[in-house]
Amino acid sequence: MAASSNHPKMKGELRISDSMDELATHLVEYISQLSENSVKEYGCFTIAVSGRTLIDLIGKLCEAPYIRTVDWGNWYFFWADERGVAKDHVDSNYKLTKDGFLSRVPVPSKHIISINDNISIGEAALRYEFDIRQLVKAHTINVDMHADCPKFDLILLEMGADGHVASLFPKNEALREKTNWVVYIIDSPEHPPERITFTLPVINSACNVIIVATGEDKANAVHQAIPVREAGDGFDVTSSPAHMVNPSHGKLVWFLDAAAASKLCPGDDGPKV
Ligand SMILES: O=C1O[C@H](COP(=O)(O)O)[C@@H](O)[C@H](O)[C@H]1O
Repeated sequence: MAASSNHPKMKGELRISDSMDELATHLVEYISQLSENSVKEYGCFTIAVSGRTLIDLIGKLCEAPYIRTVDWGNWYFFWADERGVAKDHVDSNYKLTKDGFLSRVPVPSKHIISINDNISIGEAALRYEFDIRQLVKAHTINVDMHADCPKFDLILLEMGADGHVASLFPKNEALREKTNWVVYIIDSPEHPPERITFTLPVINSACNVIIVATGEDKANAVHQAIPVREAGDGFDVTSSPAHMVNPSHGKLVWFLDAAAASKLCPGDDGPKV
C-alpha cells in the first residue's frame, strides 16, 4: 500500500510504494489528473520528460482507461534532457520515449518538440531554447514572469544514484546557470559526455515537478536530496542536484519505492512515512 506524506523537514510531498507496479499505477493516475486540470484551465498540457526507467513507468498511460480518457490532442511534449547522440541511437532519450511511449499514444507530431541531432550540441541547445521561446510567445507554454522562464505544467524527472536530475550532475558548472533555459555540457560523468539539459531556473519555475527514484542504489542519494537542510550546516547543495529542485510557485512530489526510501527514517532528518 502506498504511503503519502508531507513533512516540514522534507522537501516536497513523498509518495512511497511497495513495488514498481504500484508506483507506476499511482504515477500515471497523478499525471492524468494533472493533464485533466491543465487542459480544463488552459486548453493544453505541457510536459517535459527525462529518460530511462521513467518511460517504462509511464507505459500504463498507453493502456485502458488512460489511452481513451487522456486528452492526447492537447498535449505538448518536450524533453528535460537529451544525450548528444543521433535520434536512432540506443542512448537517445528521444528514441527511448518514441519507442516506449510516443508511438503508442495519439499526441500530434507537431506537438512533439524534440532536440535537433543534425547540428552541433551547442547549436542544438540554442535551437531548442528558441523553439521553447516561440511556444511561450504563442502562449502555448505559460510563463513565470518573476523568473522570466517557461512554466511547464509538468517536468518529470528521474534521479540517478549520484543525485543527478535531467543532465545536471553533481558539482557541474551547469548547476550555476541563472539566465539560459537550456544549456549543453561536454563533461557528463556518465556516458555519453555531451548532453543538453533544462537549467534549474526552468525546472524550478514549473507548475509541477515529479522526481522518481527506485531501487536500493538510489537510497543514499534520496537521503541526501529530500531532507530540508539548515543554512550553514556544511552541506554542499551542489553535491545533490536533486536537492536543488525546489519549485518556487509549484508543487514537488517524489515517487519512491520502498528500497529507495529505506534510508529516510527517524534519526536522519525526518520520519519514516
Ligand atoms: O542520464 C540520465 O539519467 C537519468 C536517470 O538516471 P538513472 O541512473 O536512473 O538511469 C535520466 O532521468 C536522464 O534523463 C538521463 O539522461
